[in-house]
Amino acid sequence: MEEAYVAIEGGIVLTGRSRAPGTARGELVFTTAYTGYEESLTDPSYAQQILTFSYPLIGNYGVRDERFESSHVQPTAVLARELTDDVAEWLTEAGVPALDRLDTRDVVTELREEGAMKCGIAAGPDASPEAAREQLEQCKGMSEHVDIGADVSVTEPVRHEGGEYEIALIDCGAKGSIVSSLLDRGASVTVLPYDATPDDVREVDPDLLFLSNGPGDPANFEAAQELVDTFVGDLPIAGICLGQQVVARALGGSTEKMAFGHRGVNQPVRDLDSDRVVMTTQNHGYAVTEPGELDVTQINVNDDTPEGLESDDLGVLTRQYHPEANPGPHDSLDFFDEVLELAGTTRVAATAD
Ligand SMILES: NC(=O)CC[C@H](N)C(=O)O
Repeated sequence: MEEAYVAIEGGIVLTGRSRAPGTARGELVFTTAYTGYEESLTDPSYAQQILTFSYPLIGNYGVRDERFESSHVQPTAVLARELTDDVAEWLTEAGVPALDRLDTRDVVTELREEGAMKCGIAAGPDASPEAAREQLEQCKGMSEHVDIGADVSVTEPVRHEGGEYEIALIDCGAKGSIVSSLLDRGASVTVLPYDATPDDVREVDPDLLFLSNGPGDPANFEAAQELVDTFVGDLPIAGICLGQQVVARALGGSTEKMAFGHRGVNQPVRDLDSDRVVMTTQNHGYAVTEPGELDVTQINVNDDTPEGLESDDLGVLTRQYHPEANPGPHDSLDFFDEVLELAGTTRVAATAD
């Protein structure tokens, strides 16, 4: 058995079995999801992070690219109790180091107690504890990745022809199923780079501006914040996860890093108006602390953090969780119907002029 090593901030070095060789570093995070490993491993929100699966067996229904959320594996490395050969081969081909035979419950307990931690990995024939420690020493904090958007965004506009409503989606690391959820409901979507300018948006002439999910600290997405600042009141605005954080910051709100974040597919969210609770899929390490000009309309049942922000006057609608699911329950897909309704208000206003 080829050994592999995980060096974690604070001095711990764990030993496991190498399932895909290489060295890597990143912020150590986890997911408690028991399915959806293909979707999680291709979600750009995990860029610069090492993903630990707390469910013990990962890969038991193979690897199919129709379930991918982007073109490639996004975390820098993968930890599990047991990875199937299918997943190990996929990660080896992708050049993403992976190891298993770890007590991932211990890892997750440690993360919950200590908060998000930096981590270094060494796996495969040349692996050593020193190599893992060296990676750890070079690991930056999440907020120090100031241009992380450039690693995950399109560089040119990409148009998806669909129905009559036109949506400009700012790609801060968008999951593919956000685009398909909008197309399915009769929108055309133009995906724009994370650093798009107001003129780039005007060229699309959209009915709605949509800020996507994405990796890292929302404070590092200044261009996207400026778009919200420029168009608020003139265009309806929607956002998911990092998108909610960026919108809140642009409208006088604030965000901060959480201890270990919300990480799983069974996060309960209460809608304050209907008092209905839905189960949601989440993976974020920052949260909105002050909503600025927006109203908090949904909260996390576990810790009361804002899960939904809205303003009828400004035409703004955002969610901290992932309504597009993938992986995760489909309880909140109706968010996209509301987004399309909001896009429709632009047409009504234009006809009235
Ligand atoms: N899924 C996401 O969009 C994550 C948002 C942000 N990077 C966070 O960790 O809070």
